[in-house]
Parts: sequence; structure tokens; C-alpha cells
Amino acid sequence: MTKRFGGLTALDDVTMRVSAGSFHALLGENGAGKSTLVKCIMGYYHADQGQVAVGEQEREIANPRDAHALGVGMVYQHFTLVPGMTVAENLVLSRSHVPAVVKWADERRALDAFMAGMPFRVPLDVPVSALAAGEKQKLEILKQLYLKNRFLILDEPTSVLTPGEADEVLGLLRRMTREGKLTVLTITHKFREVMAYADEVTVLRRGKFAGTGRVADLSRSDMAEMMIGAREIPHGASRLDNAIGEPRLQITGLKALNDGGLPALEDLDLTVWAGEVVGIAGVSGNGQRELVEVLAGQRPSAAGEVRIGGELYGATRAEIKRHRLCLLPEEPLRNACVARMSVAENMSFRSFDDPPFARGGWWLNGSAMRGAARDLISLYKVKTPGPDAPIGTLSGGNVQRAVLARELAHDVRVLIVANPCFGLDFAAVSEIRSQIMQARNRGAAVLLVSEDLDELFELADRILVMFDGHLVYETPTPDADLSVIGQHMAGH
Ligand SMILES: Nc1ncnc2c1ncn2[C@@H]1O[C@H](COP(=O)(O)OP(=O)(O)OP(=O)(O)O)[C@@H](O)[C@H]1O
Repeated sequence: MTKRFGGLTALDDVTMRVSAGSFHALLGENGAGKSTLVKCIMGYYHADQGQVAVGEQEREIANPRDAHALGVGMVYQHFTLVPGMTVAENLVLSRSHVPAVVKWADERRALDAFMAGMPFRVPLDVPVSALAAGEKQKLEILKQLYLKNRFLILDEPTSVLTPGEADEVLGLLRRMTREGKLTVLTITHKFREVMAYADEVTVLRRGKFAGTGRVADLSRSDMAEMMIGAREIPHGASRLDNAIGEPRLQITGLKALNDGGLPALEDLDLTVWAGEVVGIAGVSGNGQRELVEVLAGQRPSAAGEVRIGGELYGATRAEIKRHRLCLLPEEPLRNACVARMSVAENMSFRSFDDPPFARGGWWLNGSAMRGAARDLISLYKVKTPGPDAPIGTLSGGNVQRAVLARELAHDVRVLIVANPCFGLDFAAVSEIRSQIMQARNRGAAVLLVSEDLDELFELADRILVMFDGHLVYETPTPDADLSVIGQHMAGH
């Protein structure tokens, strides 16, 4: 299969084969062409050359509906649910044939029976907009199982799940493949998951086939080498033993409501000192998203106050600029970008109205923006055809890098990051964690909200656990015990 986007060959004559009833992993760096390949299989993109055969028979897959008719379904990296509808409505309306009049009582009974047979559940009556990323991801998987698709393509299905949830989901999927009920093709960046769950692996590098094999015959470093070639694997920055400075970010008695108008944060007290990383652990949906949104100015608080450097902070654009507060929210394409605008424009969001980007307060200087963007693109190794490409056409990992480049472009004093390595390949994870550590070492106060406990153990100086809108536990990282943190995450 070959697929070009303008002058860029995203997939270059790639051949792969997935055996029936296998669990097959597709590996590759950010921008290697993994999503493009699976989108071609799904008929979401049309390959310039190449064919798809299902059960040895060549098939014309012109669109995702054709793929579904062949029992091929996909869970995309970006969510595809209708936010304003409930979970039940999303499931029922995802069927290709929905009766003109839906008998909700019957549907509800069928859905309850379906959910009862699943190892994880999502509440049926909640609007999708009120679900956290982890819950949405589970729902995306449940939807495909509900649609009875037998060949499931997953684009990084566990990025927003806790290790426990990830094992649960992957364990279920593998059991179903072993029982011959399902074939799974999954894009992942996590070697641990490949080693533990996959039978076979195929690796892409810069749009080309780079290798394949049985996982049992390959080591982690075999796979890493297939992915990045002879390049050296980057090392993270080490933690400097710097003195902790003044209390930089102070949150007192903070309350906020969720989208459904119910309390999401309750009397939250938290101080982040200059020169430390405070990590917030928790299962998604326990108020972390609302906390980040309040600090980002995307959600009003219901009570309490936030201070930065002693001054009251209301999250206006001027205050964010003055305090040199930087933000990397989760799902950055949705929460921190305008997909149709160019990489250069997206990179200028913090400073487009300042010189040299704005002249006389009115005229935007496109060439200055493009020039600055070019520098950031090369510094942060953002893979893009150029500064003028719409940011929505970049691979997920490269959107993440572009936003981080924008946010860290100025000397940061307060850094707020939520799940910063979601969807990144191992080399990029190491680079981004190193950037966060360097910001801390330079004296920034860093609030790191993460569902990845390994990440918190690596980066945080202190770990706090958030459960049901409260901070329920706190420990210095050197004294932290994984099982104790896990118990608090589960509300025990
Ligand atoms: N719709 C599009 N228009 C233009 N270029 C695109 C489009 N989709 C993908 N590309 C480019 O094709 C290349 C491969 O992207 P793809 O999303 O397939 O990578 P990936 O391996 O899935 O990466 P990631 O791990 O970051 O998700 C990238 O350089 C990307 O910018």
C-alpha cells in the first residue's frame, strides 16, 4: 500500500499480514505512517496504490461502512463519539441500521445485558461530554464490540487507561482472540504491552516496512532498533538537587462543577513550590480534568481562590502571560489547537498580538510567525511538511510536540501538564519528560496530572492522589509505595 499527501509519501509500498485470531501490534515512531495505514484499511483514506484482502479475497473498501460490512471496526486515536448524546444513545445510534422509532425500553434492556457481560462498564445515562478520556476510550472499545466487529483495529487503546485498566482491556481482547472470537490489530508505543499481549508485530519506519516477526522471538531492543534504525536512544534529563523556592502556585478551598453541574472539585488545597514537580495521580474522571480547566481559564471555579506568586489569579490571557504560565492539556488537538489553522498560527497563539508578530497592534506579520515556527519545528523535531500545514493533518504525537514547543518557548514559571506523553513514541516520551524536568530544574513550579504512574514516579518530587474531587493522599516520591497509591486511587 502506498499513500501520498501532496509531496509527502506517508506510506511507501507497505505490505503486512494479520493472521486470523491473532493479536498483532503495529509499531513505529510518531509520524511513521501507522494511522495512515490503518485508515487506508478502513477506507477512511484511499490508498494511491495497493489492495486489502480479507480472508485471502481482495476487497474494495471505499469507506468505513464497507469495512464494517466486512466486520472490520476501528477505535481511533481521537474520540469519535457524539459529545451531546448519552452513552446509550451513542451506542444505539452507532448501528448501521437504526429503526425510525427507537424502542428505548427494549434497547435499554439489551444494553444492560450487553454491559453486564463486559469486564468494564461505562454509565449509560451520562452524556459523553461529561466522561473523562479514559471512560471515552473504554466506550469506544465497547462500541466496536457492541457492533459485533470481528476484526478490531485499535489506535493506542490504552494511552488514557491506568496500568490496571490497560491490563484489563488488553487481557479481555487477548482472551477473545485466543477463543477465536476476534482478531486484533493494535497501534501502540508501549513495549510492555507488546511483550505481554501481542502474538505478532509489524514495524514501520518513515512510511516504509521495517520488519515483522513473532513477539516471542524478539526482544525490546530488537523492536526499538527496527523502529528508529541506528539512531541513538535519547536519555532523559536528570533531577537537579535544587533548593525549593517560594510557594508559586497556591490553590485554596477550590470548588468547581463538572459539565453535568455536579461537584467535581471539593475544597481543594494545594501548593506547588518553585523548583518542584507535584504529581497528581488518579483514575481519570476524578476531577483532574476540571482542575486543569480551571487553571487554564476554560472552566469557572465555584468557590476558593488561586494565587500565583502571591497574586490572585483568574486565568485571563493577560495573567497567563504575565505569570509565564504554560499549559499542556490532554487531547491537545481539541483543547489547545485550532485544527484547520496552520502549524505556524497555532504556535503563535500565545504571542500573535505582540511584536514582532503584530505591528501597530493590528497587522499580523505572517512571515515572522512562520520564521519563529520554523525554529520551533526544528528545535522540537516536529514532523510537518512545513509551518503552513494545517495542524490537524499532523500525526497525534507531532501535535503534542507542536503545542509543547509553543508553551515552552518562553521561560516558564508555572507549568501545568496533563498526560503529556499520551500517544508519544518511546523516544519522544523521553524527550518530553526531559523538557519537563529541565523546566523544573530551571525553577518552574510544575503541576503534572498524569494517569501514568511510571511517569509520576520518574518526574514528581511529591505525589498526591485525587479521588472523587478530593486530594486524598500525599507522599514524597522517594517514600511512595505503588500499592498504597493504587489503593487510594481506587478510593480505599
Ligand atoms: N490528512 C493528512 N494530510 C497531510 N498529511 C498527513 C495527513 N495524515 C497524515 N499525514 C502525514 O503522514 C505522516 C504519517 O502520519 P501518521 O498519522 O500515519 O503517523 P503515525 O505513525 O500514526 O504517528 P503517531 O504515532 O504520531 O500517531 C505524517 O508525516 C503526517 O504528517
